[in-house]
Amino acid sequence: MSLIPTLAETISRARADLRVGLPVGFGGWLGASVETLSPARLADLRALGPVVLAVTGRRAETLKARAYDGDLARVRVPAEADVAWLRAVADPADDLRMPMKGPLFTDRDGDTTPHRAALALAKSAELLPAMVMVEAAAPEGLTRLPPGPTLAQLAAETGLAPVASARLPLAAAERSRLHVLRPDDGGIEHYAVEIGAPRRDLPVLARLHSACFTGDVLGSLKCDCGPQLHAALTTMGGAGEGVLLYLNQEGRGIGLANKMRAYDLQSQGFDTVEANHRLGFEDDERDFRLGAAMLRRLGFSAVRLMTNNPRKVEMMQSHGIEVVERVPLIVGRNRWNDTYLAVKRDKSGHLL
Ligand SMILES: Nc1nc2c(ncn2[C@@H]2O[C@H](COP(=O)(O)OP(=O)(O)OP(=O)(O)O)[C@@H](O)[C@H]2O)c(=O)[nH]1
Ligand SMILES: [Zn+2]
Repeated sequence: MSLIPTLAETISRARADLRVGLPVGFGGWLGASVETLSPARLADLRALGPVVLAVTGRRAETLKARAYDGDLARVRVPAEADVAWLRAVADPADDLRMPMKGPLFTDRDGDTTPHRAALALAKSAELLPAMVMVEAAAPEGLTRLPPGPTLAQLAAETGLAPVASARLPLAAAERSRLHVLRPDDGGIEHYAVEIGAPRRDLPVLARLHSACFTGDVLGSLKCDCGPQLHAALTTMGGAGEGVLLYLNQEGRGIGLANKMRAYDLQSQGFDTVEANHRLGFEDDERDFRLGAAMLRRLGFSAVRLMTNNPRKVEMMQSHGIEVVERVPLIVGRNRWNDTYLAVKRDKSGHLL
């Protein structure tokens, strides 16, 4: 019956549930985000059975907890542990000031499919990847997801469509249009700035820009995003045509709150990659299939890509967009982002 939510619709609901602190059913397990968990909900979950805290292998490494499952660890939650204890395990903010007391014990047997799905959902909700889990059926009223690698499957199938566009004269290029594209999984919208009227049958000068509120809007000196954004638009304006995709993947896909957590760790001396790992994220959580899908929706199949990131070139090629040329975009170095750019070159393979 068409009034029953599809899997994509259910996942979209589940993401919102996690953000407000509601548990979600993952197969035969219930899971709630540590970040939004209330003491009352923790007590309710405890009443159903022994609870474990699922964290990523990255976070487990920092905690020196054995990750028997490789990419994730199931930390046993002691009977006396409260929400503050769970948050301290999940959030590295105070790792240095208050190192975790006592060893953490982790589970090694059993099916980890529900835990993996729970962590993937937490990441897609831009929450800390740490989930309190208990083996129990979801009571009436809670969102239930089927077991299995549903999120990954879905990401591959997610489509997006242009919903509106209008002329938008820019300082850098007066003949411009802004297109808004909306994904069909309930996720955030993304934008495309089309400059001039580029032909669809020729390679277009293109830039895939990931959102950076701090750099793009505030002019932060900690990164090179603002200058890159403006230089790309100016180059396209000068050439008379181009397309700039503005992908709302703040902080390489971890969201602004987590990026600020990462910045705080950077103030404590960790670099950009180490900070992501301590929080439990990979270096880069962006899904560049999105960029390829947007280009295709706008009618482009070949690009001259403005980037210093060889991964972006590979990802475009492997998702069906021909990259006929890589156009370097090296701007905005200053004394505050010197080390950040050096880490991008040395650890992330950027051609700088
Ligand atoms: N997690 C995290 N994200 C950051 C940090 N600094 C900038 N970002 C984000 O990184 C993204 C920009 O990616 P970059 O790695 O600078 O550049 P790129 O887009 O991969 O490569 P280029 O095409 O060469 O610019 C934006 O989403 C920023 O918000 C940081 O220290 N930590
Ligand atoms: Zn930035």
